[in-house]
Amino acid sequence: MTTHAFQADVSSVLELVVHSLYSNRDIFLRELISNGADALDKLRFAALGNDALYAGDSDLAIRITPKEEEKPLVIEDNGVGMSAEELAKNLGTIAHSGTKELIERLTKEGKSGKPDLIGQFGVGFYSAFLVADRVVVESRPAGEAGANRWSSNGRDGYSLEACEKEGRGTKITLHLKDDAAEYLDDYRLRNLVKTWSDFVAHPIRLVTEDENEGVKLEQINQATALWTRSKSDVTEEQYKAFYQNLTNDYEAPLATLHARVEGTWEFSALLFIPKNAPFDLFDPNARRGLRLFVRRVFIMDDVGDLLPPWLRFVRGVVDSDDLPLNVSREILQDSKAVSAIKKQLTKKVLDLLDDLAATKPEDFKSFFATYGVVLKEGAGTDADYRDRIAKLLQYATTADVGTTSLEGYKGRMKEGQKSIYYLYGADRTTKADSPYLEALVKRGYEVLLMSDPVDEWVVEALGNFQGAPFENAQKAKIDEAEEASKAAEGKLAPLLTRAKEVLGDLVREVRASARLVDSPACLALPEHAVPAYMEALLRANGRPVPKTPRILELNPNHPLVEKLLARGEDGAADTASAIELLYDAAKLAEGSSIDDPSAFGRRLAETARHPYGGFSCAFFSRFRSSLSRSPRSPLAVRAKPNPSLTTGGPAAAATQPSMDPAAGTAG
Ligand SMILES: Nc1ncnc2c1ncn2[C@@H]1O[C@H](COP(=O)(O)OP(=O)(O)OP(=O)(O)O)[C@@H](O)[C@H]1O
Repeated sequence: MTTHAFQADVSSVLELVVHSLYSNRDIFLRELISNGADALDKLRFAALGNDALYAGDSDLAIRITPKEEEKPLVIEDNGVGMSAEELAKNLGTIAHSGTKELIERLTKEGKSGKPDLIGQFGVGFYSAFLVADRVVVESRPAGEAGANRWSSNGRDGYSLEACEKEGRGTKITLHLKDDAAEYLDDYRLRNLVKTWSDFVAHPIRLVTEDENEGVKLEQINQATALWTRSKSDVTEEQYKAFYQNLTNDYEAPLATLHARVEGTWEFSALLFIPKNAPFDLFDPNARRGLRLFVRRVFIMDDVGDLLPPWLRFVRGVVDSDDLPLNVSREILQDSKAVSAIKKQLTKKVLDLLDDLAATKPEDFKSFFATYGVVLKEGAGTDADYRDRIAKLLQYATTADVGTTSLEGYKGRMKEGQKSIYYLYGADRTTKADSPYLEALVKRGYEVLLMSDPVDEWVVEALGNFQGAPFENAQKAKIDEAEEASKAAEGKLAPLLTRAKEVLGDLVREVRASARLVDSPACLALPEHAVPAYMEALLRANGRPVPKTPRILELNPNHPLVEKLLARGEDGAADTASAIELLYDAAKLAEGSSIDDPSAFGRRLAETARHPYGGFSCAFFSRFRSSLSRSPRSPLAVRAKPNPSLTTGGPAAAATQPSMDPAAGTAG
């Protein structure tokens, strides 16, 4: 006999599993049954090419034997079994990457964290220690004569030794804790199997012994794959139990899709959208995909070819009638049947999402908060489904409707409004009354308020929605306003020239504004400026961000601008100082930082004392409020965020770099 320490991660997982994570210890049974069923599936698959593996025993089943006298509960299967190496590897280490980080997080968050997350690591087997203080696993691989015994108390590592075992497969003996004797009760076991494992496609037999009748074997599950049943024969509870078995999720799924497709390519599918995103949603190396069966025979897990990458959060089972049983991952990639299934499934999942949006708006909202950023990825990359995905996108908006779909926006467009306006920026409070919105809002135009790092990229990919082009409010030109600004250009000419002289290369141009109503100045993006998402990408990758000098726009009708104009050549130094202040205020309103906060502070103090009385009223108060809103304000007075303007999900926030569209670029 050899003794071994657990890999460090295993000890931590065991500690967590036993002491804090699973509040419902019943789940140990479904975990062990599910492992047994997987082992039977694997054997059936292996035997397709090597019938001898059955060795005369093709009655694949799981047996549960409660032994009331000595208290162990035995769960055994005649599946593939494990060699000594496999026992050590499978039950002594944790293969999934990221486990360490998760454990640290869960340890910190404790029970209030996400107990469901632990299931994502395939620690199912360790749940045996919820009810047992010693677990013995005897296993004999199919096709081999020797067997091995693994034994552990879940604390001090495990021992491994050769042993005798009749027949192939794995026998797990749970020496139950004193307070877990309930799991020896027939009635309790029957109930648990009915609840959690009724649909396991292999028979689960309860072994009981009676003085009169001797040993009795009784099948206690239906043993027909759930997806092969008709929808009307499956209850919500059964779908939930199936889903939880499949994913180890702690919660019910957010939405379920059960379909049978007939025609050239025939298949059944039972798919789920989990309520919570997996921890590795944005990890390109994560295991993901659906479980593939061919005519009820399990073929493989994590098949990524059955759905596009932007639906990678969907979990479930696909059972094809057309694929060959010996299909490999390589064959799958080029298979016509697989691309036909993928097309159908994608359409069906999108139908499901349309339906969710129409019939359960609250659920859809929560779906979008969790997975919206992944869908947007699809809108940006998958031209085949771009239009359908676009219909599902949700954005914060200036209209008083909370969030909106693009269809909703389009329905509210004013007569004569040609474009869908949007404003991209990280600070929502800046956006709500941003100078960029003034002219648009004055005309009654709604503006989408975007804040996900991918938003602008998606808008560029979409180009338009049902014929209406997207237009960035920071660049937007509004026809009549353009005319008005041309007229104002002549009037303002001396001040525009002066401002350009004062600001030099900090700005590309100074012009009369067509968009401003209440604000004296703003910075506009030149037509071909580097989009904010590109800047964010460069910044996230540590690459230099090209500087894009903005266009300073002055409001010809603002009293301050009029006063500056009226001063002409007089007080040139004061005019220069006022222009610099206007420029800094415009930068803050844009959400950028200002280059020299102390010079700014000095100028502000001087200006407040200055005979330009206009500063003390409208301009000054506007100025103060832009300072308080700007995260980069030297005064750093933060306004309360407006929750109704929130877009993007926790996933987006957790995985994307925070983005300031203009930081480091203006001037
Ligand atoms: N009864 C069994 N027969 C054969 N192999 C088994 C059996 N039980 C467990 N294993 C092996 O041990 C591994 C670890 O099992 P465990 O339940 O901890 O995680 P998992 O089944 O891989 O993941 P998940 O629980 O998420 O499905 C399995 O992947 C399997 O290879």
